[in-house]
Amino acid sequence: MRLTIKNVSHRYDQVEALRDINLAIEPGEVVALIGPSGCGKSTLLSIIGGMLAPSSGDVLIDDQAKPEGCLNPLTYVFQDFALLPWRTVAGNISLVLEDHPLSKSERDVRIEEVLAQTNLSDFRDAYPKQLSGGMKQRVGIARALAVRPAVLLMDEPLSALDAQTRILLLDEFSDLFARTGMTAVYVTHNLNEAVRLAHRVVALRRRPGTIKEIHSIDIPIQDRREGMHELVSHEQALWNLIRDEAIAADKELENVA
Ligand SMILES: Nc1ncnc2c1ncn2[C@@H]1O[C@H](COP(=O)(O)OP(=O)(O)OP(=O)(O)O)[C@@H](O)[C@H]1O
Repeated sequence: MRLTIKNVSHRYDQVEALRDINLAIEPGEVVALIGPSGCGKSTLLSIIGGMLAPSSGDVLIDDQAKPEGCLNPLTYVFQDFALLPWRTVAGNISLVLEDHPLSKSERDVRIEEVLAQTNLSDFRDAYPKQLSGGMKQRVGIARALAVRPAVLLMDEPLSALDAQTRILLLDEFSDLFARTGMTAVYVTHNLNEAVRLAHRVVALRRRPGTIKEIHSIDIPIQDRREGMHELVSHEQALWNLIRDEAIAADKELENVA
């Protein structure tokens, strides 16, 4: 599914969060949004997902090419997992299917399918409080996949996890993108995640949030490995792009505190 972001600007009262963003995201493409704190990454993701109406501009969705059985073309994976504590793993996944006209057996088929895809089949009856952070985020991914989306919208999905779990899940995301050819928009502060997962990395500058540069990484996702020389070079190039503004944003936050 092709997404076209056309002349999108957004203002929250006094804050001009985004100005004139133009970007086309092709089917099967993973695009990372990076940039200093407050540059408008989450605002742009919310606008793409239809959770926030932009002050001006449009997001055009070509939904001719939706996957078979797609219930929601766009679906979110949240940083804080957003699981209901009183529902089991299977119950949390079922939640996103219950508003749709599916029989119980159709729901069950989808639940089993996404549990298998995320290696959660043995945990279907566990409750969130029994799971580690990494397992909770796997449930978040399984829940998103259950609607067979055309596009995954991911807002810092690894940032609440410890370093080892992050590495494990990063490998799993990389497998998922390589295997399914899923289109995704991935917001992150972490440049290593951006270079492991994205075909293109969009660096935003802040005040107002505009596109500074779009950086392409032409290595197939399945061939990328942690510490690979070419990826380290891409990461360095991205850091050079955003460094000065990241430092300025950091100082600003320190002054506020
Ligand atoms: N609901 C809101 N009301 C007012 N201002 C907001 C609101 N949400 C975000 N902002 C402001 O809009 C700007 C962009 O915020 P946004 O959260 O999109 O940036 P971000 O790049 O995702 O930041 P971070 O990396 O820190 O998560 C910031 O200056 C922020 O303070």
